[in-house]
Amino acid sequence: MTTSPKLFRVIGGAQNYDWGKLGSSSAVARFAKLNDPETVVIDEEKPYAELWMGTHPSVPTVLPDSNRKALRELVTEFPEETLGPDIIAKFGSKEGIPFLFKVLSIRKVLSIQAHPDKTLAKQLHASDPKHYPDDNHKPEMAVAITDFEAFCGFKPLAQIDELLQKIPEFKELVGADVTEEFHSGIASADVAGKKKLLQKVFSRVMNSPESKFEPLAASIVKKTKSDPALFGETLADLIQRLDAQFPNDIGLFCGCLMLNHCTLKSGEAIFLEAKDPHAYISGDIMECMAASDNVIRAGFTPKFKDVDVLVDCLTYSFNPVEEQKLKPAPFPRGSGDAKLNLYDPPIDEFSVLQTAFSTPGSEKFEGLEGPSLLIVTEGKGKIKLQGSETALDASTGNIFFIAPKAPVELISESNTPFTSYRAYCEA
Ligand SMILES: NNC(=O)[C@@H](O)[C@H](O)[C@H](O)COP(=O)(O)O
Ligand SMILES: [Zn+2]
Repeated sequence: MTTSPKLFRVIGGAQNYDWGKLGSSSAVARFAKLNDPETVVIDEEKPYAELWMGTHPSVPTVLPDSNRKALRELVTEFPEETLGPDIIAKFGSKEGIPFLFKVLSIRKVLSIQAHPDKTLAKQLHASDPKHYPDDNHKPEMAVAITDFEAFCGFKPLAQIDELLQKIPEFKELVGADVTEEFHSGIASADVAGKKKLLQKVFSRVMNSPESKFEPLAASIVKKTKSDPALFGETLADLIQRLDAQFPNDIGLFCGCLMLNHCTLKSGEAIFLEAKDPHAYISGDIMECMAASDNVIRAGFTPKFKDVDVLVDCLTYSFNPVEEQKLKPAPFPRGSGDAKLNLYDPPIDEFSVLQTAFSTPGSEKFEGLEGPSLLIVTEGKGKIKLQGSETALDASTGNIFFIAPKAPVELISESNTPFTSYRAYCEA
């Protein structure tokens, strides 16, 4: 290859984490099979959790050519054409696309987790490369494809205080001393003081031994059945559902009793800064993040838990759920017949554009100032470089790389929905 084409199909890679939906019930499995029918065989017993699209070395995205060349290799070979000089200058790298784009299909709750900022990521990668595979931060955004549930950020402190006051098992785990200090302190302390008090409560929970929290968790689960009103119906149901997945787990305390439980309808989004505690619970989403796989876990998981690092690093901000949501915005650089929703968080590495057709027609986009990866999640249509004769089939599961400054056109040829998501990065 003497240069890199401006628009071409790629094949993403799947991760079979235990929490993924099983077999063809997983959008990840369906998309992977549709995009690579010759090689992908769906195992109906297997969980298909994540479909990765990007140049992160842990799960290569490849070209559908004979030797399945990695997209990372092509980018490294032709950085000017695939990333563009501005992106190379801005991120100081000629080796990879600054974002990682994923489809997640969630059957069971993911780990209670947070992701490091750049400083912490460098330290963790240097000291523990096995658990922290790169040195990058990992702010992320989730856009709901189906109804979606997640824990995101700490509950407002008055809500945590109320639960501490009325659930004796929670109070016992935290200790009467810290419970009292939290109760009397949150009214008057300044924000820094409030965060310190929240960290004390969280630290007591996270550092409690299994021998202490397991019986208390079991007692709480029983109480959600004997006295659901004490928790409220939604919380009582959530505790029972997650206990069924991870019996008597510490996540029942640090997740259910301390983190915001947010539900998103299709098209709604949340954005998580580095060091914000979260855990996705159910549904199918598009997820975009800075190109990293650094996850600091502490509950609802069989994977490596780094409790001390998590307790130390969190932001301890405490905002209501509504403030965690990211509203879609119009996208002025497209014109035509589709509905455009731009999800644009305050992060340099990525934005995500949803293009939704419900009638025949076309949508023309100006070239963007950086690389894009686009996946079709519903229906079928065509994609082409504006002015070109050849239009490529764009069906559910198909993934495309779009080079910087390449003006593309999406074409819908029917009245059935044709939806795609395009992650991109601009200097
Ligand atoms: N919030 N979502 C993410 O960060 C995903 O991109 C990660 O890949 C998931 O956290 C992986 O979850 P587990 O570590 O298997 O529990
Ligand atoms: Zn995460």
